[in-house]
Amino acid sequence: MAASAPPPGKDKGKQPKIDYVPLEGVEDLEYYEKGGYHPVKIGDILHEKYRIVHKLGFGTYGTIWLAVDQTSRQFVAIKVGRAEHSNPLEATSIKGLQHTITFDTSTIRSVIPPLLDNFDIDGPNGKHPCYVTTVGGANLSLAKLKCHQGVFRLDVARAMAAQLVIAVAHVHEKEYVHGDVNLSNVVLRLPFDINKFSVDALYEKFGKPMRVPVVREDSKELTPAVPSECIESVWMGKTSDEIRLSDAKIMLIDFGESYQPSLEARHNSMVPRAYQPPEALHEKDPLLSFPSDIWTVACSLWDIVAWFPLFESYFSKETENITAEQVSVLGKLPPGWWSYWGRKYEIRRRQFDKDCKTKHPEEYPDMETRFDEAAQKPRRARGWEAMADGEKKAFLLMIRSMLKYRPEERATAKKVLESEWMKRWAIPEYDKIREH
Ligand SMILES: Nc1ncnc2c1ncn2[C@@H]1O[C@H](COP(=O)(O)OP(=O)(O)OP(=O)(O)O)[C@@H](O)[C@H]1O
Repeated sequence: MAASAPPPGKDKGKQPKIDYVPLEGVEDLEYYEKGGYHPVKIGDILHEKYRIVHKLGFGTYGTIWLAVDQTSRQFVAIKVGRAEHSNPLEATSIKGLQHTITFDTSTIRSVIPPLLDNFDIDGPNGKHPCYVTTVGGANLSLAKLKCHQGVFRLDVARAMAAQLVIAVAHVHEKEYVHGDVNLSNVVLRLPFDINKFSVDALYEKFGKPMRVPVVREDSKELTPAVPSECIESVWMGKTSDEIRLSDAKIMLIDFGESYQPSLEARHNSMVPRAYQPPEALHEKDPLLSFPSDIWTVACSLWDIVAWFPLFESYFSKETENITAEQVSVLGKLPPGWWSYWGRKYEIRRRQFDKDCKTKHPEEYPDMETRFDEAAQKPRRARGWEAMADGEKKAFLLMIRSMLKYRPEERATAKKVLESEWMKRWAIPEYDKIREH
């Protein structure tokens, strides 16, 4: 299962680990092993009809390729999963999300890319599940990272936030939990019709695949498990500074961690530590569900509106520091967690008094200070619109309703859609660009 995927090199039993000359900006070569990635090459034909023409990205569970469907002459995105540890239900999840009663069908098709095809391929590393979907542009995390203090214009952020919550409300209505909502899993829709391009014209506009040779540290010949060259991902996106409202259409991708709480008990949160809900940090055997998604959606909405994350910490991998971030923003933890955290970690005594007041507000600021620093200042510095007081109040109120410590107290995605900020600011902005 995706949720228990070990890092590369850790699941091979007796196979000796091979060291490669490190490469920047491409997938981890150690994943090319039995049970790992498939060594895809430019020009490969998958499933007798998809010709690989470029690379779109990579992640822990697969590599993602731009391909031409030779039958329809359309461009498609293909995720070629790891042979083991890919979620075998990823295709089932996406299929289960295709129909909607509550939401407008074209809106759902726009915010969740439909599954166009799925099949398995066999290779030197095993059998790989492949999913074919719509081609998107940059993921929002990268779009921000490419700018200094990357933020989106306010109208762009509002429209994107509305789409993300609509997508999640639909996923939850279908009784799925996405399980990995963060800005790397939100991509821009392409602001042009890619099918108007020939492959050569596409190469001319966005560059041919950049090939980086793979070399073993011991200079021995490569095994068939690994490709002879890695491909840098194509950049068809825009940086956060460049994105205008008309470009602000997004898709929620990567259902590799998704699950149905009614059919499967999930105990591990696979999102980065700073985005994990408190039940995942404080309970030994938490039962994750829809509210766990809501917590990560709140962190992602913050990232859409602000430059740096809400619970950012230099030591953000540590539970004690993340908890200190959460306490300074949200106040005292529920009693059991509060005393356990205090007993286990010295940071509680160092940073908070017995009434839970921060002793060093410059190190652990409150939510409003964080918002001003992360969302308002970077926009004002660019001469862009920042939130007026009424909007800011409504936005923070919505975020707080999603960040209740107790999962059962968190707002549902549907409730979030009914919040004042969504109704007065975010959805009206999305309506300006929504296709019907
Ligand atoms: N349909 C698509 N169009 C364009 N780019 C895509 C598409 N699907 C995925 N990508 C790119 O590939 C990256 C990895 O995709 P994805 O998140 O599905 O892989 P993963 O292995 O499940 O990743 P993770 O490590 O987050 O679990 C995305 O962040 C995005 O940049």
